[in-house]
Amino acid sequence: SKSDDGFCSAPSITESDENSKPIYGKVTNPTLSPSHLQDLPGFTRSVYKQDHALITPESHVYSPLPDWTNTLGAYLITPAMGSHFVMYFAKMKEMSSSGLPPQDIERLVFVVEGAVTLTNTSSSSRKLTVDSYAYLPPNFYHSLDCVESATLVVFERRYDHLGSHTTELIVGSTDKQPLLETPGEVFELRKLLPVSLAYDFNIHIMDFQPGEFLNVKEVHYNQHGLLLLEGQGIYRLGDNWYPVQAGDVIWMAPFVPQWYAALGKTRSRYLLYKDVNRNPL
Ligand SMILES: NC(=O)N[C@H](N)C(=O)O
Ligand SMILES: [Mn+2]
Repeated sequence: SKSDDGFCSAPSITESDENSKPIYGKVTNPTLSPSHLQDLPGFTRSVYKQDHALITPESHVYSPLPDWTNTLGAYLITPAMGSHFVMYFAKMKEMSSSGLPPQDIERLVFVVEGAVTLTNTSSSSRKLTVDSYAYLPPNFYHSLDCVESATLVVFERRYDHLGSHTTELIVGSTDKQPLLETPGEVFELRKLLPVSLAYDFNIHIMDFQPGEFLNVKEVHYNQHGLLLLEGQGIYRLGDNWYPVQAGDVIWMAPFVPQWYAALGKTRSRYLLYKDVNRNPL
């Protein structure tokens, strides 16, 4: 809503309205860096290495997204880094529409801010609001349309067929996904896609209370694309230890040692791409 008295259009964030802020608001309105480093010329927390990358908001670069109308995109993870998937933000403006992915490419969109309407040829239109998502199988005609504005995080990859399995259109929201068992771990886990063999990746939503951390110092064959939706903490990637906060994006190549500890005063929540269900050979 617009304030009628002010000359400042940017939402002001004070202690008192901490609780009334939109969920995931830190992703699209991040605190760029500690105040003593803000606007320091040339300073960024971003790093790009052989087996991982940290891409922080002050480094995001937007340009028109091919085949989409009135939408700016920032590709954050692409095969140029060694990944087999892309991860990007799509900032949809007034009266904007998505384009279709290339042939045989599957897509998952998650709404970080605003709202879009998903239309396809068979079922009726579905409104996707913050925290909801849609999985679009490869070669599945669809359109995402936005009246006002929306920010989506999008994952796409070439679908890896397995026997006669096929995937289906899925529309859901994080809060409706059940909590799953995490043997040996303390974080709360939800998955956005079915765990059945048809799906060659999943998106995990992981919640940590301040002070909680991964017990397993993970090293594994899977790739990850991560968006920190809420909170702050320390991410270990290889021999590097990075302070991270909501809005940060991480690329993890196969086998990069990885570990997270949540700090600060609020819950950490991250969204994590993980390739699953396929023989690495
Ligand atoms: N870095 C991570 O959080 N990894 C997940 N626990 C995972 O691989 O499932
Ligand atoms: Mn992992």
